[in-house]
Amino acid sequence: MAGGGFVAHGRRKTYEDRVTTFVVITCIVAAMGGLLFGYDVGISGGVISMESFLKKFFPSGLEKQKNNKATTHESEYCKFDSQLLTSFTSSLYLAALLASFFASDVTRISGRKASVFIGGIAFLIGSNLNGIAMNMIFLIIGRLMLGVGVGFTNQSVPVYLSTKIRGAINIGFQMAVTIGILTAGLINYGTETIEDGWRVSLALAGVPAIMMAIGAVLLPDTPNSLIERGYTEKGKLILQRIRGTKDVNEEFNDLVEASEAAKKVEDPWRNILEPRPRPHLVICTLIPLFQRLTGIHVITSYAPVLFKILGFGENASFMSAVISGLVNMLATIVSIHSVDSFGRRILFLEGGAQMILSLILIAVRITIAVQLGFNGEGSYAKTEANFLLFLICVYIAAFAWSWGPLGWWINSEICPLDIRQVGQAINVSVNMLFTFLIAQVFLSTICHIRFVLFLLFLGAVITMTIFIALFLPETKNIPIEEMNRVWKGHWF
Ligand SMILES: OC[C@H]1O[C@](O)(CO)[C@@H](O)[C@@H]1O
Repeated sequence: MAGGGFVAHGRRKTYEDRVTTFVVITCIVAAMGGLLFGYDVGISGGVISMESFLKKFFPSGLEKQKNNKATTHESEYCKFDSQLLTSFTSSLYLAALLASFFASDVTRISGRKASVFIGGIAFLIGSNLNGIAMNMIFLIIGRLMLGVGVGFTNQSVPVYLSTKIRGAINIGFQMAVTIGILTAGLINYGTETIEDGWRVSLALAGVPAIMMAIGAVLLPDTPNSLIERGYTEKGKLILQRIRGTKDVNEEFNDLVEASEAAKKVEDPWRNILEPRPRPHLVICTLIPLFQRLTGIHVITSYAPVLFKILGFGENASFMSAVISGLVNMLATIVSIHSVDSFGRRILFLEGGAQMILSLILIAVRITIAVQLGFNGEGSYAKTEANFLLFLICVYIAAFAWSWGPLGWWINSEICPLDIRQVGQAINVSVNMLFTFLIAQVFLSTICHIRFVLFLLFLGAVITMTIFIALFLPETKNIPIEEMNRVWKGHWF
């Protein structure tokens, strides 16, 4: 999530850089962080809709589902309504939020390497606890540990790459997240038919976790982190090894300068509350809030559950989660290729318009589908199901090339150095807090207000698209040091 780790350093210069072994290992470790996050996002919805899982942890719910095949519309919407099931999903984000506060201190004092290692180990413990879980307490503690992993790795994945490809790398993080979500969908599809397949789904997250922990041991600490902690000579040495050349003076001097500038920032929290950076504060708070209010997370993290609620059959629900996961990943590639040519605003505005249209149609189709399929007797019309899935994919694609990746790093692009870290901390915290809240209330909300939930998301997307049109300046091709000029020319 690019909290800190992927934040651009500020200068658009071209340093000498080669793809060294360090860079490759760094990319792998960074990718593992995103992959694990995405995997944990995508795995829970499938797991909680597996029969063997429900039999063990939520037998009354399973009973309700079986008995209610031929009852009212409401029972369809409510068949997964359980605070326990939602806690299993949402607890991760609460832990991630809390852990990220400690993680920034650990990174500051002991370096990024330590944070990545702690993150990898937390992921490993979490996936093991989940895989062997005997009761819900095990499961929730396991998810909390995974959240600790997310909190630590997301703010500390190191960057050894020069600014010229940093934009693509920023989106690369979200790319890894979507690969993780897709992988989870595929694994759930495979394990759904196996007895206790949920254990396999949950435990498999241990594989990338081990790779991440080993990667953290193999990696040196980042030059920025070393320099910031006073190990200046060592920082230079590492920079030379990373870049594969002795000729790093310019970049090294810039890093030292940036670290000194950062130290001079006495109280970044006070700085951001002053009137001058008010637009930044507004944007850093509202962008992650709006990103959550798109409703994307209920689709990606509850996909098979949602498809079942909408009346899809067992197999079709898991398959639909795979299809929507694939669309999510492919559309993120579109973003990588278009963000620097079309610009940020165009992506935000087009993505917003496409989400608005698809949400209107989704709400309409669901009401029609309810009449067709939820009366308990008729089966869900196949063409209706396919069209609904198509609309959901259109919505996911729109998010994936706009708000998905941009929501994580546009803040660091618009914020000057003295408030960049605080801005990013606000971004990550708001994001995690609202991901937690939405994941926690989703199943009971859809039970009570049904398809109207999608109309709420629609209202939010309309508001945020207007917000972007009015408040966000275009920052494409603007060197970070000239960002103030952009703001001076902007009415806000
Ligand atoms: O791809 C969508 C997914 O990506 C995230 O925004 C994380 O970056 C998740 O919250 C969401 O479920």
